[in-house]
Amino acid sequence: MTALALALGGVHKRFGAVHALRGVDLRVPRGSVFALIGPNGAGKTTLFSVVCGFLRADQGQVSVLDGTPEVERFKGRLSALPQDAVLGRELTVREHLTFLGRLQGMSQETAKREAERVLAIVDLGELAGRRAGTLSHGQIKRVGVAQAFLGDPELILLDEPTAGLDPRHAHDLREALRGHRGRRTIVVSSHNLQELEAICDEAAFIDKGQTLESGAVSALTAQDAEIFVVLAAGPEPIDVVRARLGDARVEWEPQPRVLRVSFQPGPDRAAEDVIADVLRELLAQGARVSGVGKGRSLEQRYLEATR
Ligand SMILES: Nc1ncnc2c1ncn2[C@@H]1O[C@H](COP(=O)(O)OP(=O)(O)OP(=O)(O)O)[C@@H](O)[C@H]1O
Repeated sequence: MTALALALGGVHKRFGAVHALRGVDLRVPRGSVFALIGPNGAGKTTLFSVVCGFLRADQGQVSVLDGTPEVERFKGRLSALPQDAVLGRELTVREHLTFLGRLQGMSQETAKREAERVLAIVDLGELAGRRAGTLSHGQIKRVGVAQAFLGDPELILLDEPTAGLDPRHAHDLREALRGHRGRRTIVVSSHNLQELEAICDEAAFIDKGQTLESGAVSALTAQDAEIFVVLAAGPEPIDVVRARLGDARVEWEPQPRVLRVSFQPGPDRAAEDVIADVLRELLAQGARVSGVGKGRSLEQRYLEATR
């Protein structure tokens, strides 16, 4: 049985007349980098707040690190980057992080060392002596991310961690998150699905306070059961491919000229075998292939799931 960092079942949360969570289910394996995906107002931030113990669920089961969500119990074990992190304006970045380390129960010495370690994760060493009030929006965001890594917690919740970051720092943060795979559990909410596809092992689509789909990213994107071929202008021998593949479903999207094949995978039928069969037929018919791949993008799957 997979060990879980988070297990939510049938969770409801209302804010007066607004029913923000309507029976949400979530199972986050320990050591995974998990994507929480959903449109504006889907309930992601509310879910994070329930997991952290900032809000109490009205109904349903919530197990976080094998217990109930209580802020006291999580000290040093769970951290969260809120969507709009706010820092004290007068402290320097280093003082701010050291102070938070002390609040977690670290000695002054350890807290200082830990502050330097997490500043390096977000490449903020140079700005450690700057007062927080003088930082740019993206720099504040990076301090927030550094803060979330303070004390190396078991479970880290990041609400839109790369929003507002420049391309290089967004890239470096993605690499850092990937580096935590298998060692720490990280739940990331973001609207950048390409980014989530690149760094996450598992994902859940949330909409209107409910889980629509969840599972391994490779399964959600059908990496083992679907392939596609992009054709340049020229012959479109779709019927020949259809006849050759028999039981597989062959679809043709004339714009942007993509041939999709969904098939039942088996021991002798991996995606690579189907790609070989399809390419053989297409090339024999004079088609001009300009791209080949497996599965669908997470973005396509999200658009289908939330239609
Ligand atoms: N304190 C509150 N009082 C009343 N309604 C709230 C409160 N917090 C959230 N809501 C409502 O609950 C629903 C879910 O909001 P939530 O912030 O969790 O969505 P989200 O998925 O994080 O959205 P986004 O992607 O825009 O950040 C929305 O309809 C929102 O207006």
